[in-house]
Amino acid sequence: MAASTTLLDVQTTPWGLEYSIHECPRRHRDDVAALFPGTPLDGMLVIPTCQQAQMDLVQMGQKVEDEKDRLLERFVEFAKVVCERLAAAGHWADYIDPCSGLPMVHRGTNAVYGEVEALVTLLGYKTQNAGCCKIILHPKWGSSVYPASMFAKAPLEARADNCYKWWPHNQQHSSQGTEEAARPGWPGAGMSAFEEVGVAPELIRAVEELGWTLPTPIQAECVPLILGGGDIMAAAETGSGKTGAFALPVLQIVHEAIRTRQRSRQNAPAGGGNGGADAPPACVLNAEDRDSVVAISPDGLRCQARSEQAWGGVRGTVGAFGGRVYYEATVSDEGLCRVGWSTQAASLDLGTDRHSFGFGGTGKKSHNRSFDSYGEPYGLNDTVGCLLDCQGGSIAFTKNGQQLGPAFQLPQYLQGQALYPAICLKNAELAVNFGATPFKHGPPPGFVGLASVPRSATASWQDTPSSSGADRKPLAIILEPARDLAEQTHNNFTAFRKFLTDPALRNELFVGGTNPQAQVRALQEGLDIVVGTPGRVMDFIETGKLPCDQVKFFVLDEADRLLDTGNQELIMKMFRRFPQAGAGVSRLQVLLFSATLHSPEVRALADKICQNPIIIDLKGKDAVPETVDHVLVRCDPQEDRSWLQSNPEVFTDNIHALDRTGQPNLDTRENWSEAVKRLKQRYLQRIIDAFQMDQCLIFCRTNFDCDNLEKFLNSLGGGAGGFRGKRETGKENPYSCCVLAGARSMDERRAALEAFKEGDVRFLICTDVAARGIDIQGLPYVINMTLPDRSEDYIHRVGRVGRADTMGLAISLVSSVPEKVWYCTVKGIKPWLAPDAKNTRTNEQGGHTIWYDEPQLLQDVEKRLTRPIPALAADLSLPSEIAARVAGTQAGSGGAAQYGQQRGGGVSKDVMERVQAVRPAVQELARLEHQAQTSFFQLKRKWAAVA
Ligand SMILES: Nc1ncnc2c1ncn2[C@@H]1O[C@H](COP(=O)(O)OP(=O)(O)OP(=O)(O)O)[C@@H](O)[C@H]1O
Repeated sequence: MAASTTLLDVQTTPWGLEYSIHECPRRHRDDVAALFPGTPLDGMLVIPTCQQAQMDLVQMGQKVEDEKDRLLERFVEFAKVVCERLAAAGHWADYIDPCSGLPMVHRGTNAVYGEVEALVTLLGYKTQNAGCCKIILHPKWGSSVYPASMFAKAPLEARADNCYKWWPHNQQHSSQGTEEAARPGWPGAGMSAFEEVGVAPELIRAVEELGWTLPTPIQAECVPLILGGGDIMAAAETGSGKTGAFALPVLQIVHEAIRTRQRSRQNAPAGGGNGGADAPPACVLNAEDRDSVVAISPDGLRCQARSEQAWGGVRGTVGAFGGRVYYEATVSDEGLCRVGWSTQAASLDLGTDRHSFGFGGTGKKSHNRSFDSYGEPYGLNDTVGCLLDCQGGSIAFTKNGQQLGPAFQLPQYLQGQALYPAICLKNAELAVNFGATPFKHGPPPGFVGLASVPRSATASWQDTPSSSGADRKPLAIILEPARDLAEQTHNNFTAFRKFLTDPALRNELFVGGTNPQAQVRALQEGLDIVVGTPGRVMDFIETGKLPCDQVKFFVLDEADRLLDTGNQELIMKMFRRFPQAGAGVSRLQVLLFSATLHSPEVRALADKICQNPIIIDLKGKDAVPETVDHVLVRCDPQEDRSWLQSNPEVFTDNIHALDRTGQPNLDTRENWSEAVKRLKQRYLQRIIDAFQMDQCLIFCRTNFDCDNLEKFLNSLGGGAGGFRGKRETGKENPYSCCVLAGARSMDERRAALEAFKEGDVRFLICTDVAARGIDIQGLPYVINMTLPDRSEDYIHRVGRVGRADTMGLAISLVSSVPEKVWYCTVKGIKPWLAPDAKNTRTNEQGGHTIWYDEPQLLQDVEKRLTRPIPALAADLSLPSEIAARVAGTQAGSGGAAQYGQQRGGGVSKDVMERVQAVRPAVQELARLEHQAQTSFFQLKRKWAAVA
């Protein structure tokens, strides 16, 4: 057996190459040193690979030579890419030309690498003497094997993570078989940076159409980890591409899953295996219901796990709940294994819970972690028959045709439930026969092969019945804190999935304020991805319309905001409905995204719903991009008396309706509070004029404030009335505006956002409902009419500008006097419509108001930004330090023309950095390609090492 330290057990790429990673064994050090003279061997990793040949490569003849050439080419393509990735990451790497045994990158030695000896030492493979040389015998493929090796010096701790980055395709979620191998993108096709993180070509095509050339840093980090099956908590600055970071891998995995199901349906014989209408679907080992260490052969009838440390399990695609059923498992390579039956609710570790029953090679039966002696041990070449008697409620086994007697009586809670063939292995291999071909020993009288059980007595993992009758049930649920954000994310999914075909994916928006009929219909027709707000999604789940028994992804976007809005209980309730028993590649993956993930509440939630989440914190606490400039305008009604003017009319919030206000010299809090409300609207108008604003998002505290500001801006525009669509030619009115606030209907909000994005209206007045996630490309300005009462909301509000490396300016109006504002603690009442002596009292006095202290809120924001926010000059020009930085733009604009434009002349800093980082690797790739091509012609030596 293997005598070296194995860092990664044998894995299989989707196109069938096996590889593993090892420390350089002591007995090989001299040979390796001779191969790479001058290269220190500290940290040297050896990466042997094997490909299965169609022919026995010991044979002679042109056909064998042709096949060797084909396998050689495939290896070289693979090795080149891996070495290039390692080099790009700053690591030393090389690979051996299997023809000559010579290194391909670091040349200048005549020493030849012995592949055969290496595989014996590293993996314990056996050899055979073929006369002139020793040849390797692969445990599955015998001498139909083509071995070749790579070497690398990469830090060990980078292995688990970087493996996915180096490797051309993460293999956990890939399906087995030839279709995958034929897929364009790898190996062979030109590499792009999205390919490097594992994104499928169809998705790359879609994002390229959107003008995305390289992944953003958060995408580069998250995509491979999600594709690799991990839970993640990710924080990065606003506008950094978080939506793509989860949407792309979720779409890819969901599509792979659905394609696998479709294929397995297509593979099922028409009308069933035996031609009868009631014949069951064909049963194979389920590539989607397995641990990642288990590899399955393309025909789905053989499984292998090469880990010496971990057990790996897999189930069949068909289970039985009626009749007397039989299947056979034959040990085709020695190791540890258990075979038996389990429900879908069982863990893949057979026999360790109440839902599964196993029989192990050591002669023990296992159920619910209890291992008892049964039958006798079995091993290499033995065939175990697994018997399930659904009528009698019992399970038994045979060994090479000999019955071993009853093993288990099915407990009451499992009667009538479908039990699936289940296998669990450690460093072993098994072949299974469900009865589609003749059995080795055959079932005892009264039992039939699983393939012959009528469909009416079987369940299939892909067609669990649903109340809606849909044959496609949601695999991903994405929650957003606001309807508009959900709609935006839903639209992103639609755009990204454009080229994912055969089958096309289906996604639907589930938000309140919309007609549920569309959602009901989508579910009836079959749905893959749900994007929505918690309330509406939960409504559908609770009424049984939205089945969640196949959910693979639970994504909480803006997770901190979801919790703020009181959804914690609801999220937990929803989470508990998702399949929890899934293991391996079918385990539920939980992804938490936000610009701010630091609250204890988010951490506590993650502890409950994530499994060992990987935390990707690209920015830390202050997640505002450098592309945002922050300025303030101090509003002091005692100094600036323009609030006394009656024209143009301003509209305030009625909070001082009963107070004496509007007095120039009355020194009461109420008078100054009302004055500052009026003054802020005057300032708003001046700012709009000074910056000649074409497009700006204006944040207010409440829905009522939005209504009032809308009235004010509309009155400035000549009293044209509210914006009602393109016909109004909103752009001709310098103050044209519309509102995006919670109190408006979904249709109104949608139309407002659309009009603003299209540039049909200049100002979008909104509450914090638009603070998160809303993506308006190239937005130059945000104005805060009042500061939000929590500094992290400031981060999200200003994050609407400065996105995707575009410059943006955030202007905050800050009162120098206390301002009384509505703060309604009772839902549903609207005291501002009828202010009275009672409801205008403060919260402490039993009313619905508070005194807002903006200077204090400003301090909180500045603390969060770790710098003071400078004020605009008296003429509202930019402060000198900001003006100097954006200098060089149009004269007279004070630099303001820069806002809304890409920083650095259109090429983003991230893009430049990544281009610089990959440049040497691309040059090296070209050089290697040239070397590899010429080596095919020059080198004639055989692949096998001479004995
Ligand atoms: N790889 C990329 N290349 C170019 N543009 C990109 C890329 N990824 C995302 N974008 C663009 O960047 C903008 C911001 O993306 P996105 O809305 O996903 O950001 P976010 O991080 O979710 O922001 P927020 O925290 O505000 O929700 C969008 O306009 C999007 O189209």
